[in-house]
Amino acid sequence: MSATQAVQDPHPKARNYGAYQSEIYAHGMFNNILPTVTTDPNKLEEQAKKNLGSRSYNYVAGGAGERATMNANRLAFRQWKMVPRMLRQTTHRDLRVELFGQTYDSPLLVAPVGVQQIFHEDKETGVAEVAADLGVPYILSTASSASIEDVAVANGEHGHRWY
Ligand SMILES: Cc1cc2nc3c(=O)[nH]c(=O)nc-3n(C[C@H](O)[C@H](O)[C@H](O)COP(=O)(O)O)c2cc1C
Repeated sequence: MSATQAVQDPHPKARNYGAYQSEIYAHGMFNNILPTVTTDPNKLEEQAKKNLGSRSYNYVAGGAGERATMNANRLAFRQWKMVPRMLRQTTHRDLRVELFGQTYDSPLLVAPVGVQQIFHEDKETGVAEVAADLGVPYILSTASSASIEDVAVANGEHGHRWY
């Protein structure tokens, strides 16, 4: 396995998260327009249930069994606290992390999830394209419903390739 591409500068399309947050607030406060996908992780499941067909929802809803890992993950995240720091420059945030000798623009990665065609006709290629657009690394499942080649194209020139 070897890395064939190393990104030195932040992704050109990496989102300015502070500006995006302000955009969400402004749309909600001034125009009563809420984001399509809720920003409240506690409401995500309910929203998914409403919008997905039962086959798609049931595929993902239970985690891998009786939700033990999901619950452990939530508990782990609850241990982290946000510390507001005042009067700091926040326009340009650098969230880059180095993993296994490669630099990634985002500390979050899209975990491998198989058979994404169950959720949407755009399947893995759609998610890989959106991930690339946001500068978030996309991990392809071996149980992909789209081919590796198609996903590589959808993930674009800034995707990291591991072979
Ligand atoms: C519906 C579903 C499908 C998944 N498919 C795969 C898969 O094909 N390959 C894989 O390695 N992990 C698969 N996973 C496991 C996810 O990648 C796993 O939830 C993730 O690694 C856990 O990350 P977390 O600890 O950040 O929650 C799947 C998980 C779910 C819920």
